Amino acid sequence: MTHSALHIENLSYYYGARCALDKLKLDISEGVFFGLLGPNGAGKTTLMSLLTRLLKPASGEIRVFDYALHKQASQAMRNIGVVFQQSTLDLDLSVAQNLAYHGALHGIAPREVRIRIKQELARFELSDRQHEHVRNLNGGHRRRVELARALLHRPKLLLLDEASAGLDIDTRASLNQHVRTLCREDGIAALWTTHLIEEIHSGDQLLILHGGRSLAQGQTQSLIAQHGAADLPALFSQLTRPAA
Ligand SMILES: Nc1ncnc2c1ncn2[C@@H]1O[C@H](COP(=O)(O)OP(=O)(O)OP(=O)(O)O)[C@@H](O)[C@H]1O
Repeated sequence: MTHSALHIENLSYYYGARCALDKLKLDISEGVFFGLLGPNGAGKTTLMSLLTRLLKPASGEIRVFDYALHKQASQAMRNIGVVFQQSTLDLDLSVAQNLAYHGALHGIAPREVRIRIKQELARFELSDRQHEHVRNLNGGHRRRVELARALLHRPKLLLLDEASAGLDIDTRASLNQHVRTLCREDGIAALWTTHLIEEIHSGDQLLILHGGRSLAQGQTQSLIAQHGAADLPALFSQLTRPAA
């Protein structure tokens, strides 16, 4: 039986009078790579802020592995790993120190932290960089360190807010592939937000967000067929085109 990793029901948020998210619904099961595609201003970062409790919903419900995010915060948050849009690594600390700091914040014993750092860095082919200052790493490697850090407390739901922003095309594809492997091999559910159509594959679960509203949701290939579009770029422009 597959479990629900993330359940969102009628989630709304306003900045003053401006509606940034309008009654959003979304479901992600464990092991699923879920793409959230939206142009600038669609509401992606607002959603991430609500999911990480930086913002409080105006209305609606968020459940993480069936824990209510706002009523059972510590149980829910324990299951979440986050890679924010902007890097939050300390450039003057080594790779291992950045990870160790995260482990300590989560209350993991130092010995166990050392074991997990070794495992995560091996997984992301960064073992030989662990003592280097993050400042010396290129953009792709820094993002991999952030991914390794997000996984250190063994979350089962990974939230990635435009995690590939600023990377070149090959590095972006490789990061995207790393996350897909985590879903497939470790049963992790991932919410991957992006404005880049090429990061979504035809078999992915997809939500197209525009102006705070869900315009379409389902398996990418089925959505393309349902709307009679030639491909995802055509579907996206069909749905987001301003009314004449
Ligand atoms: N602090 C704020 N105050 C007022 N309006 C805001 C604030 N933050 C975001 N907004 C507005 O809310 C809407 C959603 O913004 P949000 O940043 O969530 O979109 P996004 O999809 O993440 O965009 P981007 O890809 O540019 O980061 C936009 O219209 C934006 O202008």
